[in-house]
Amino acid sequence: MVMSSSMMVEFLSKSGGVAVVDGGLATELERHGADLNDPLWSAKCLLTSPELIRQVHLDYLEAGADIIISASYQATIQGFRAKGLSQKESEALLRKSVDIAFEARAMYYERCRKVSPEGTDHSRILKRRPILVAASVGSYGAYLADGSEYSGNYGDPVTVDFLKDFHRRRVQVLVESGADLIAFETIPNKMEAQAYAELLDEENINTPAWFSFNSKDGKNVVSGDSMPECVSIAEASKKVVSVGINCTPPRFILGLILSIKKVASKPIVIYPNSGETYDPSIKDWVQNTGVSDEDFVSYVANWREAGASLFGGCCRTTPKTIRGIYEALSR
Ligand code: MET
Ligand SMILES: [Zn+2]
Repeated sequence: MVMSSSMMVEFLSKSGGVAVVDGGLATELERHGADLNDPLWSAKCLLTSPELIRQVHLDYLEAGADIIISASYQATIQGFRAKGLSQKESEALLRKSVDIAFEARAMYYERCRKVSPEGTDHSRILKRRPILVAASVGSYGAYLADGSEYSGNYGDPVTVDFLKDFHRRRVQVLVESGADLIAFETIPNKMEAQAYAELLDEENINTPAWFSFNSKDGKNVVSGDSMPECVSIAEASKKVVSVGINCTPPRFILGLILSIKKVASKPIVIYPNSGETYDPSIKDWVQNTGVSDEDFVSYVANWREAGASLFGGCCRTTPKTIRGIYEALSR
């Protein structure tokens, strides 16, 4: 796909101005029994259960997702090397995350070809349409796996140059894998957004990207950096085709869309988490702290009205959430 700042605008115009993003990948793998208690988190499944990753991608496509995000969120060359894998093996695993998503898309198209023209058997959406594969890039904090992905606090020695070097080869490999889009997700601070923007320019990357930030107060990004300032970095980059919010409780989304709207003209992507609280001390989600799928889905019309264009879910959302979003948008 040719890089153009209007790539996402064109994609959206073919689908009535809105698109559906997938839901939580890691937490869905977990719900299917994968043990992600590991510094590699979901990237561990690239080694242990690639078929399960493919199945979850397929489940999201059949729930109505137009964009699926690869299992590379916490896949880093540094993380694989720490496990004793070679540079070559590490790069192959990054490519594999995108290849698995490509396989799921091909299987999905094949299923669509085999069904009736109405394209649905009620339990599954089987409607042939353009599907994008986004290669996920999680933050340096996600690699550290020490909670800094939700504090955005990397300490003094970490600079923009350090972050660029940390992500450089990984981003190159994901671009070479042929993904349609690079999803820079759960960006916790301004410095990392700046590093991504500079990296895209320095490496002459022609794959379009989206920048998605997370917030825990509904106002700023998790580090406390100003949301409008972070969003402005994405807005100013020619390589960035969409900007928004992920892995943030649904109750904060409306206010954040309105604040993004003030500084961004690019399509806004939002994929909140279920609203549940994660307790790092027990490494688990606290029960009954989130919103129901019905409530989540009931917000979608308001988010759309406020100006968002791409809608999905992050941690602890499921194919059921995505099917609800698909239906809410079709109405
Ligand atoms: N795309 C990633 C996933 O769903 C985002 C994780 S946010 C901590 O696994
Ligand atoms: Zn998440």
